[in-house]
Amino acid sequence: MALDTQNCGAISAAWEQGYLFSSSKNRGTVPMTFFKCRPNWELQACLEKVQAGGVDPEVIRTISDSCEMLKVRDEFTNKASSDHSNTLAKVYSETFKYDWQADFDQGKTASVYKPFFLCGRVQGQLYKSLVSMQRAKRVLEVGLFTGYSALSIAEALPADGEIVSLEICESLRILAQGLIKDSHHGKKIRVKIGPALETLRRFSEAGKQFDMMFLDGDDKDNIEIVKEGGTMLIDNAYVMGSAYCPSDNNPLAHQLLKVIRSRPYLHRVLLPLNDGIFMIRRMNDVERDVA
Ligand SMILES: C[S@@+](CC[C@H](N)C(=O)[O-])C[C@H]1O[C@@H](n2cnc3c(N)ncnc32)[C@H](O)[C@@H]1O
Repeated sequence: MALDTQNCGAISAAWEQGYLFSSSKNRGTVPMTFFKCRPNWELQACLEKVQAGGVDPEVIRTISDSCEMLKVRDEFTNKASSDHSNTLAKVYSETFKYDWQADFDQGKTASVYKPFFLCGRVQGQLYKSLVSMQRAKRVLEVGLFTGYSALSIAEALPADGEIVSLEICESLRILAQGLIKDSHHGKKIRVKIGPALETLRRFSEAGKQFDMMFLDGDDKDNIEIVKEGGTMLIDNAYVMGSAYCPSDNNPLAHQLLKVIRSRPYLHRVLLPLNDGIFMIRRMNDVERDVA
């Protein structure tokens, strides 16, 4: 597979080739928390089909109850986790109000961006917690979007800490900066515009290293950019279900696991939150008494 420099990895490539958002016509009607996971969409789509087609009411009730339970579980998970800050709440709600179609029509984005691109409340709080556990000072992120994950991370950084966020789209830098300007943590966020692969290559050549790295799907491990003892997190590891769904023939979906598996010096754990988050560290930072 040839990835050009516009693509930072498998996820970007999958977006551009229309794989990620082709499987549900019902996304617009499903609440945000409910469709961060493809099996949830599929179930919702199935419910809508059977409701329209004169199916046995007992079947409809069972599917409807299952949908409801998943929704309620998501809401419960949100409420049980720490609340996000006022500025994060603003970023979140403004992202949902924003006219993404207009940005696309004006040529600002390569596709019609969706509000659910942001990682969401629970994932944001997970990032914040992990950054504090790592006692990270310098963090690298690929994919700023409206700044939700960047600000979640910045809130856990010390006053002299920094998150460098790589983003391909200039208009998003302006949008995100406007949304986070009320937070004093915003000054820790530095945005670099350009194709992430090129910026990563430059960082790597210059020997730049970070305590933590957050990728939105990538087929490289990029571990050399992470300091010894550091952590890399890769979001969208499930590739919206394509990575594990036997009937899905997305040729890019299996690449990430293949690349990571081929490196025995990496410890990996796939967290089943939202679209799957790979947490990767060097094996000798995890198994610390290896002879
Ligand atoms: C899923 S969104 C990121 C969401 C964000 N991390 C959050 O949780 O709020 C992915 C972002 O990556 C950007 N992007 C896509 N391909 C890129 C590339 N090759 N280089 C840099 N940024 C890229 C997109 O413009 C988009 O804003």
